[in-house]
Amino acid sequence: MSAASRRRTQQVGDLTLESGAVLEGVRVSYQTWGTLNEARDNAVLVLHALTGDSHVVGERGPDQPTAGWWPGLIGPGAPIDTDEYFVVAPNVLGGCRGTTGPSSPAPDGRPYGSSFPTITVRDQVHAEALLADALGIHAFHLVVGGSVGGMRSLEWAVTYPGRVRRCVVLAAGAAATADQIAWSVPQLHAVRLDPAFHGGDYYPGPGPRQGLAIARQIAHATYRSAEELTLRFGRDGQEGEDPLRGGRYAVQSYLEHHGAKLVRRFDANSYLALTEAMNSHDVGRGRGGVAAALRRITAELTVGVVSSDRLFTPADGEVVAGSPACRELAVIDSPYGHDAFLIETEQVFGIIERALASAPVPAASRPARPTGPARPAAAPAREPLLVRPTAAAY
Ligand SMILES: CC(=O)SCCNC(=O)CCNC(=O)[C@H](O)C(C)(C)COP(=O)(O)OP(=O)(O)OC[C@H]1O[C@@H](n2cnc3c(N)ncnc32)[C@H](O)[C@@H]1OP(=O)(O)O
Ligand SMILES: N[C@@H](CCO)C(=O)O
Repeated sequence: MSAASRRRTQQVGDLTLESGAVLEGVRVSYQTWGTLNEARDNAVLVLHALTGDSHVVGERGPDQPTAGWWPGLIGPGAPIDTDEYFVVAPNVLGGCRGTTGPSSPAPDGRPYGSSFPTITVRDQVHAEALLADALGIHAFHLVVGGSVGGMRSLEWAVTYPGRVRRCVVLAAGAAATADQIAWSVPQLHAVRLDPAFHGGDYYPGPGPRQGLAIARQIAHATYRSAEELTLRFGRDGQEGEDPLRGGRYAVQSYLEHHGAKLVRRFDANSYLALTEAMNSHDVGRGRGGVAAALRRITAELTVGVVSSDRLFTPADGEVVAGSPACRELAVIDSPYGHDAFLIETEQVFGIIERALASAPVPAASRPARPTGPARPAAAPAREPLLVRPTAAAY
C-alpha cells in the first residue's frame, strides 16, 4: 500500500541557533510521497522520533532494517492518502541520516565531532521550516509526530501558527520534565565515559559502542511499561542461561539486544545531540510560560497519550490538551508503554485520520475542554500481553 518515495537533500543555508551560534551551510535530507498540488495546500509533515528517520513507510533494504516505523500510514488509499496529500518527512537536525549533524563535515572539511554546537527542538523546527520554504510550502495541512516528533509538531504549531492548519502531538508534553531529563543523564554519561568516546572526536570510529549500547538499554527500559516487562519476562533466565550461575535474565538479554541494535545503526554523537535537544524542549521558554505559548496555537490540535507511558505520561499530554486549540485528547490504550506510539498503529492511524478529516472549528465555538473519544472506537490490542512470544520464539 505504500507509495514510491523520493529521497533528496536540500541546502537550507546558515542557521542561527537559539544559543546564538551559527551552523553554516545546513543540509536537510528528506523523503516525500505524493504530489504537491498547484494551490500548495495539501502538504503533510511527518516528524520522526529520537532515533527514527525519514523512512516512515517503505521497503526494507540494506540501510533500512524495517519497512518503516509507521508501516502502512502513507500511500494510495492509506490513512495519509497520497492520491490527496503530499507528504514530507525530514531527517532531524543533529541526526545521522543525511541532515547536518555531528558526523557531517564542518566548514574545515572534517567531521564536527566535539565542535558540533548544542541544538534545541526549536532549532530543529527552524531547519524544517527552512526546508518547507525551499519546497514552496507555506502552510501544512497537517503536522504530526510522536515522542520527540510530537515535541517538534507542537513547537511547529506554537512557533508558526500561520503555517500549521492541523497538528497531532502523540506521546509528548509541552516541556521536557525533570523526570525525563533525569533518565537521560546516565545515558549521556554512559556515552561520554566510554574510553572510545575521545571527547567526541572519534571519527572514523569505532566510537563509544559500549556506552551507546548502555544508554539505549536505559532508554529502552523507559520506553516499555513495568507491567509489560514483568508479564513478558518475569524473573526468567535467558534461554539456556542461569542468572544464579553467571547467566543473564531474559529481560537483560532483551535490553542488550536493543542496545546492540542501536549501535549498528546510530552515531553516538548524534545520540547525545538529540538527547540534549529533547531535554531543551519547552514551548513556554521566552514566551511567558507554557500556558501562554499554548494559547498561540491556531491549528486544530489533537493530542494522543499512551495509557501506560511512564516516560511521557498521560498527565504530560493533558497539559498540551489544555490549549484552547485542542479538539481531541485521545488515549491510546496499550500495555506497551511509550513505544505504543510505534506499536499500536491501528489506534495511532485512527487518531491521524480523525485529525485529517476534521473541519476547522471557529475558535469561538470550541469547547472549553477538549472533547472527542477518550478511547478510540476501534482499538483492539495487538495481541494479549500474556501470550506474546518471548525470546525463544523470535
Ligand atoms: C520513530 C522511531 O523510533 S523509528 C526507529 C524505530 N524504533 C526503534 O528501532 C526503536 C527500537 N525498537 C523498539 O523500540 C521496538 O522494537 C519497536 C517499538 C520498534 C517494536 O516493538 P515490539 O514489536 O514490541 O518489539 P520488541 O520490543 O518485542 O523487540 C523485538 C526484538 O527483541 C528481541 N528479543 C525479544 N526478547 C528477547 C530476549 N529475551 N533476548 C534477546 N532479544 C530479545 C526479538 O528477537 C526482536 O528482535 P529484532 O527486533 O531484532 O527482530
Ligand atoms: N523508539 C523510539 C523511542 C523514542 O521515542 C526512538 O528510538 O526514537
